[in-house]
Amino acid sequence: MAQTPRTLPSRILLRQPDDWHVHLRDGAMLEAVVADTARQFARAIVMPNLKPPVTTTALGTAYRDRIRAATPAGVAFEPLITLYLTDALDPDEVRCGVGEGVFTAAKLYPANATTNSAAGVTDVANIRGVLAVMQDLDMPLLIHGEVTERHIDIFDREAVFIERTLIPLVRDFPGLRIVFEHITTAEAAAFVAESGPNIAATITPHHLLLNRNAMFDGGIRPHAYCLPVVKRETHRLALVAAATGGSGKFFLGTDSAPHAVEDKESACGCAGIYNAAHALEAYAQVFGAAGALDRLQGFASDHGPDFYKLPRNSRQVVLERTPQQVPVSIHAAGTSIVPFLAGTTLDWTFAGFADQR
Ligand SMILES: NC(=O)N[C@@H](CC(=O)O)C(=O)O
Ligand SMILES: [Zn+2]
Ligand SMILES: [Zn+2]
Repeated sequence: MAQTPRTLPSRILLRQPDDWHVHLRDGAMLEAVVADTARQFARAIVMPNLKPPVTTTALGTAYRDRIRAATPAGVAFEPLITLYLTDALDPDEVRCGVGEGVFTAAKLYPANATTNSAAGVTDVANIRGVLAVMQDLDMPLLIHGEVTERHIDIFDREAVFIERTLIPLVRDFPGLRIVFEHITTAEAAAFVAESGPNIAATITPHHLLLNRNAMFDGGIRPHAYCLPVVKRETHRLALVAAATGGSGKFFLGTDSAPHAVEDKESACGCAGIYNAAHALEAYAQVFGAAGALDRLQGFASDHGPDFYKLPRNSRQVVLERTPQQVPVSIHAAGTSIVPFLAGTTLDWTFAGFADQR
């Protein structure tokens, strides 16, 4: 049953969460956005779709150093680096990068599925050697799960990917740990729920809060456009049920993906939604509306580290039920970013660490 606003607590304490899917970019954009993620999250799985992509241990090490250098002094934040898979990747690169402690996971982008994925994998058959090594090393595979054929309806590309690619992949590599990233459909939620314990999924705040009407609300709304594209309301409800249902297979991954305003508000606008500045508050909004605030910690802070076989964080953060308005725009990298839920009011405000109050 839905909780009425009156029964919501005035503050909640939560084990500090991690973000298991984020784009921090590079250069001036990295400098502008990393503080937003580092403020709320102890660790983050950082996506490798840079230009050029993170395809070697040396590139991964250098990127990790740049993220650390851009993180505000005194903020404890650990970027977890991921390897960008390509058709040509040498399995030894995986062994080396994991051996040196650089890569936490590897990312499969079907070629041309999304932003900066042109160098991605054209056919899973091309990376079977790499997947076998990952399975041996118990290294998680992170997947942008959409087929790329242009004749397949964009709203169906995730569900078709499950049938055509994911089911055979899971069958061929039964021991491989897989995170189905940023799931958007009832089919994906059901697939993960019904799979073995080595299959999990991240869910974004925007896929929990928006349905596809948001992209066409009185006109075309580029800031509600991301990939996989938001789906119809029945799918949103299935995602809310998965996130708030208490299963350890579903956990927080914001997919915060900053793009300069001029790249979004364009005749061919980029895919990606920037939610890092208010991510935890946005998730709290969802869990509050579902009467499931008692399950927010599992989703945000426990299930992710358990799946990745990393320790849970020990510090606690505080969310206060104080309304806050999301800015209409954030200055960044000599331009601006329009954040998720720009100009709207959230019920919750992130209020820092419990031990600093
Ligand atoms: N989600 C998005 O719409 N965009 C991401 C890429 C991705 O996660 O697919 C980006 O890098 O901008
Ligand atoms: Zn993606
Ligand atoms: Zn992403």
